[in-house]
Amino acid sequence: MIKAIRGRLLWYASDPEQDGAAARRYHEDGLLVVADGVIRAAGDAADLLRTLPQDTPIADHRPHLVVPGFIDAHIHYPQTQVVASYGATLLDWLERYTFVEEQRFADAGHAAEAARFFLDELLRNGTTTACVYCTVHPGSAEAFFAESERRGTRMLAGKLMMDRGAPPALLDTAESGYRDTRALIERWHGRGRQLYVISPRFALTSSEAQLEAAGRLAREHPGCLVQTHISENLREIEAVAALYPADRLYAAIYDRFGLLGPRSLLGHCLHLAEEEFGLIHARGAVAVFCPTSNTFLGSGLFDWGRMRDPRHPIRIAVATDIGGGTSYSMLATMGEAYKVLHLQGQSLSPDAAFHAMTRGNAVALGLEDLVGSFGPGHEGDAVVLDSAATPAMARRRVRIRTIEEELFLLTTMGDDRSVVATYVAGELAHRRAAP
Ligand SMILES: O=c1[nH]c(=O)c2nc[nH]c2[nH]1
Ligand SMILES: [Zn+2]
Repeated sequence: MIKAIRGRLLWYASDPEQDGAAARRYHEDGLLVVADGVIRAAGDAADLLRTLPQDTPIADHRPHLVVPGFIDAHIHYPQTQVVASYGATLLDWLERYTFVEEQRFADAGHAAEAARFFLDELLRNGTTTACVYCTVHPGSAEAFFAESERRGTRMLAGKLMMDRGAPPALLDTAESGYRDTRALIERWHGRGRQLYVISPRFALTSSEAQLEAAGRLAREHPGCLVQTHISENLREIEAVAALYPADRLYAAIYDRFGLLGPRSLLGHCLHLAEEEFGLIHARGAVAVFCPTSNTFLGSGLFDWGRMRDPRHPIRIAVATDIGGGTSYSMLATMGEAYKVLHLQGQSLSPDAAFHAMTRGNAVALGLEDLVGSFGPGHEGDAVVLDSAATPAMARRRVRIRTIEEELFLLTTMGDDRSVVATYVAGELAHRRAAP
């Protein structure tokens, strides 16, 4: 079935941090043609309309922007009722709020309801792919994948592995974590659009035996990504050093167990030692920048410039990190990223920000041939954006002359209100209510 979406099409064919504006593809009156969920063509409407059968359904979104569906590289679906928990930093936030809430996911009905809310909310915010932490309960991952499969969304997720450092009701064991993860991989990895991510929470909540088991899973299932947290908070780093006295570096712990490679996603990376930059660079792992979480929990400032140091360049992904993070919106997340970099005398161009949450995250997740771009053969996930979504945005937009200025307005003032519609594999999955 062929369908088309008409609007101002914008996507990236390469990285604007390297290629500048030449990385951007932009069609003022553009058409995105999707056949059976896959992009057949993207370009000028005047050219492409001639090639389509007369009766092709066309969703006309002019004058709005149409960009690839946003990708969130790190988010916790069980934390929708943890967001905005007051007055804590990482370790007491985990203990007082997060570990309490995550225990509710022993109930499969609760997990299913939370997964429905969560996916609705992602789509309302224009996010069509996310790398998702579930809870320790295998049923939480089961509920999430089942709901994502029902919607046809390209999602990556995994059950947490955690066998210490949390209430007993949230603990698995090295053996059961291995067994349950393996069973979930066999059931879900590569089934339709679902992908499994091996998910040891972090060094504080896994024994050495469990990290060894996670490393074994990564070796046995090289197609799976690995996600974990590292170097977010100074007290966390001290506690990790006390638990792992033989390892001089936090990153070296994960490395020792085979958890540091090009398919590893390392949440936060805020207080890395110089040697850790070298090690993470050498292994090709990805540092995941979660700006609203880092400011909300008072954890620290992600040093993007240092990640780009030519002596040890580190790959970067960007993410909301709900529920340490405060917004589901990747637009708002990139607005906060700009401020975090600005505070350090660095800049983040509008092109770099839009690239990061689309093609950039796709590259970081190894999915650049599938999502994050409108190149032919990519899956037809798209978001339609209104840069005059609020009276304040509409007033500001009157002064705007260039596409870069418009993109910057969207990341500075935009959020879910700017999302007019979200398409999953060419099908309408969310439409903003009429004002
Ligand atoms: O921001 C965070 N959220 C979490 O759930 C978590 N677990 C370990 N470290 C963490 N950091
Ligand atoms: Zn997290």
